[in-house]
Amino acid sequence: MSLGNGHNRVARPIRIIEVGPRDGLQNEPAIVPTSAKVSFVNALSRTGAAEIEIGSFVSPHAIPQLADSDEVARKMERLPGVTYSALVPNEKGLERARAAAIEKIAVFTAASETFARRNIKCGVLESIDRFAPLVAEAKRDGMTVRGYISTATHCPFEGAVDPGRVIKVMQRLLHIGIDEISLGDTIGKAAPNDVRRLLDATLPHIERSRLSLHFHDTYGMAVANVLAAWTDYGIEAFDTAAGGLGGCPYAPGASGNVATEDVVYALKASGAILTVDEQQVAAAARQISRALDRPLASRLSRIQTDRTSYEPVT
Ligand SMILES: CC(C)(COP(=O)([O-])OP(=O)([O-])OC[C@H]1O[C@@H](n2cnc3c(N)ncnc32)[C@H](O)[C@@H]1OP(=O)([O-])[O-])[C@@H](O)C(=O)NCCC(=O)NCCSC(=O)C[C@@](C)(O)CC(=O)[O-]
Repeated sequence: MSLGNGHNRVARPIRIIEVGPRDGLQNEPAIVPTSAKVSFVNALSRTGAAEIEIGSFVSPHAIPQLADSDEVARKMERLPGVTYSALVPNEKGLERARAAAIEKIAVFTAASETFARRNIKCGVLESIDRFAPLVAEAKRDGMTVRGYISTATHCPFEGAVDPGRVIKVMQRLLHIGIDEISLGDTIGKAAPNDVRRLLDATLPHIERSRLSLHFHDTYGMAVANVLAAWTDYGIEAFDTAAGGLGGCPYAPGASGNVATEDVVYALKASGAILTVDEQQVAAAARQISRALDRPLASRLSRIQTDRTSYEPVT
């Protein structure tokens, strides 16, 4: 099939990078007990997700909610075929990731200066200079490295972000050896036309297979954005969080990540191939919802029957 931007689509399974245990829990007012986090990761391991971001090896002063990620990594089950990853901001984080036998790390910066300074306490270019030795070391150790670019469409402090800035940050990250890039709509403001503008600009500079998109759902646009990225551009990797959990404490006003189960349902209903079972994701989401003692945003996790699994009509 030929896509709008000239790419030819080969029908390949969509990769779901489940970020619920990390992005999902980092902004919760309550600190979830370690045992509940471990059960959540274990339930997510059985959903068919390609990758689970299990936590963050960041400063516990910055994100106390995830200070126990080392213990989560030690206690969780690791199923073959699932990649377990975590956020790492600096050398100390890398040491913790190594000690926890994490096989893939993610460094994180932004397309906008103000957000970077608030989130990681340094400017965008400085952050990449700091990552360079870290990335080299991680790769020497056989780890895969992801690079997050937050505020890829809008910044909570600077407004709309020019895709040209995203390209520059992405090129620098690729230059220091980052394996894959995740472009984040950190405050969930993008609509499909913003996504098209972003992908028209960035795709000439990166292989599609190395790109993932990361949507928050503040304006209810996130599932539409995923569908636009897949149908019009053949993007095959999306970061999602079970239950629609999530948010960044440094992105005021932003809501949760797009819900894994809602994305899986929408993509399957649109003819995409996925290994993820949306019902199992919804069950994992209900489990963590009980630990948080609050209802979640996703549609599917609120439906109690198993009649909602998407089964294509044959
Ligand atoms: C960037 C830094 C490290 C700079 O933080 P800093 O304060 O400049 O660092 P520092 O080196 O001066 O250290 C301060 C204290 O933190 C400790 N520390 C320092 N690093 C570590 C570490 N790795 N592990 C354990 N402890 C650490 C360090 O030991 C020290 O402890 P003290 O001596 O005062 O007790 C800090 O601000 C930080 O960790 N920030 C994390 C911010 C964060 O996690 N934000 C959310 C994730 S990003 C996001 O959500 C967006 C994304 C990815 O989802 C995509 C999207 O939606 O756009």
